[in-house]
Amino acid sequence: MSIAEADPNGIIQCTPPKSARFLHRLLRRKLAVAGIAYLLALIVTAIVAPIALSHIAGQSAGSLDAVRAQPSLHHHLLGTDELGRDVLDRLFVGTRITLVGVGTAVLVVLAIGVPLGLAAGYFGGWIDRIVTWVSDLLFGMPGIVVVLLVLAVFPYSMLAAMTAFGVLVSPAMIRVVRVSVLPIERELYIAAARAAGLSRPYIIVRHVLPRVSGAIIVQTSVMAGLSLIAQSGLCFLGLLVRSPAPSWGGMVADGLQLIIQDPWLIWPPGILIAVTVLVLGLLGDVSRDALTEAWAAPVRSRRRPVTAAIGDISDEADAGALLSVRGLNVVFQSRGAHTRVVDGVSFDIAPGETLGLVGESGCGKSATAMSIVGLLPGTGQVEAGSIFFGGRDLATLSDRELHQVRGRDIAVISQEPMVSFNPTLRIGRQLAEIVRRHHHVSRAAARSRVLDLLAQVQLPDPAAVAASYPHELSGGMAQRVAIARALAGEPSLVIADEPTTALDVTVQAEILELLRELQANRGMAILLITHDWGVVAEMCQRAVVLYAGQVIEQGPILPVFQEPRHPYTKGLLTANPHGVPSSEALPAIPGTVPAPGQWPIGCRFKDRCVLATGECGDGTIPLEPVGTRREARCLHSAMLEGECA
Ligand SMILES: Nc1ncnc2c1ncn2[C@@H]1O[C@H](COP(=O)(O)OP(=O)(O)OP(=O)(O)O)[C@@H](O)[C@H]1O
Repeated sequence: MSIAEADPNGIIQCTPPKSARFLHRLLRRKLAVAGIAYLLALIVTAIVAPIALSHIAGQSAGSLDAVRAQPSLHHHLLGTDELGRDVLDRLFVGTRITLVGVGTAVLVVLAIGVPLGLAAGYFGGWIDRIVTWVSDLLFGMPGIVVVLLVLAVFPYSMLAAMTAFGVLVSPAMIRVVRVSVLPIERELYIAAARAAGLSRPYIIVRHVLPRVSGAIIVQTSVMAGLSLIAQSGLCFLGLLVRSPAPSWGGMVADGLQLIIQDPWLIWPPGILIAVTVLVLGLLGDVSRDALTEAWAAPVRSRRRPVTAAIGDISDEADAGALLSVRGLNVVFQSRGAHTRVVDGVSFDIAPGETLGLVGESGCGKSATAMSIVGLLPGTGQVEAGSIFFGGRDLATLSDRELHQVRGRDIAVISQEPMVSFNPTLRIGRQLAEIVRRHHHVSRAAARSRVLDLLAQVQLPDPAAVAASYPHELSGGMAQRVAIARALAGEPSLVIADEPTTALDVTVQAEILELLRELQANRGMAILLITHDWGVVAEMCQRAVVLYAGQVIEQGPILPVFQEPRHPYTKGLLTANPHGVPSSEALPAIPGTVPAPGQWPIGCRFKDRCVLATGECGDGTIPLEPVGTRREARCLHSAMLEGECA
């Protein structure tokens, strides 16, 4: 079977990169080859020339019968200066000091700019504020004055001057890296990597850094060009190199003094500096293009709008439950105000049970589920409530402690598997890093475990899949790989956030069947977020229905299906396409879910409810028992007793 086949429903289509290897892609570009050759020639010259032409550095006079000789093929290729010294030899020898200066500044810029930019962009918050403040401070400093002060303290010290220069220009690198990290930090595969239990430093180094390397390379080339200009400027002023040692900038200064008598002398060092700056810029550009070529593959995905929900029970955690959520409130912060999006949600999941979380889009299903593993997006935070799991309240754990839980105890499968993988790394490598994180095994053992996992999710050619990049997989295959990743830590609970939404109907059925089989074999529990009652009926033992951040009904599947006790549940079931012949129009619940912050007093569903009466708006409507292990939040629940959906 070809791993490059398209998803049957065409949901995800990508253009494969022409080559996976950066160097290979780079060397296909003629400009890059020319640029690299030029820089290599400079480096070789910088190493060899001072040794081969060791007399040049201290030469204060050349042949006095050839003072200011014109360029000649036979004697002096680029002529001689006013002291009869060969211009070409001096350029060769001056290359080392130039490259050392540029290298020093670039290393300082990278050492400061990359870690600080990554930290500011990835962590945000106070780290970002401090880094931005320091950057602004450095930017505001009068650069040339600082460098001159440094040279006053360390006369002729190339190291001190170029280190100071590197520090002063490093904010440019910090800003570029920070801005490049911001969109990546929000990508689903970063959240998936965290959900799989990978640590933040690891994610930054292995997943974020390679993605921003294009921007870093371009910025490095710009910085190298700037450093060359600065270094040449300081040499021009005679502040870095003592006469008679040659430097490119110093030779420009010598040429300037004789510009009337012999204008030629200014050209060789001037052209060399200009060409080198140009080459550095071009090389940065082509390297960036080569690096990003593999990532330019557009990933199109389609996500259906959702319908789903969760519920309330007693305040006590169920002792037999694997997970007990109690009175969970989730808020998002915006412009200083907190908006509650999940309000007093409680439910239990027994070991090995599949619980369906159902409700329309925006009801708070994902916020509820993600708060369990401490991965709420943006400014989201748990405001109140408990999440009991394995004898601990996950809501009180630090991120470091939750890190031990993610992937190993609780794993997450997202609805968009394709974007939950790093597009630049092969599948096998991505799975192996998670296996090694959880099991501390050798690379070889991790590789073999990856193949085993891929076989368990019934992928026909595990080795080929492991060697593939995410874009080379169809949507169904990617979801199987995502399930394999979730299994890597052998979790006892899997949170599956609409795992089949983006898939074709046939593939959906296969994935559900796979989940069922894996669950039966491994005895793990599943929290299944879905808007599809067909999926709930097929997979779940119990359902929790959420509406406007609250549980409005929860109970075992059969009675909920046969005799829903909340008008919203009944409306959802009636609107379920599985229950309506295709020739008939699909009944819909009139109106929309009220947005968080605009929830009405009393029953939040009352404006859309056919049973609503005046008392529905009178105050908080409690979640009441309506049968064995069933609850509903409706004053008119008894009116639905005995009615079928
Ligand atoms: N990062 C965020 N910042 C601010 N508000 C958010 C954020 N993420 C979600 N919300 C809000 O929280 C509410 C609940 O969102 P949530 O994603 O949990 O709903 P959902 O039921 O899972 O819907 P869907 O099925 O569409 O994902 C929504 O009103 C949403 O606008």
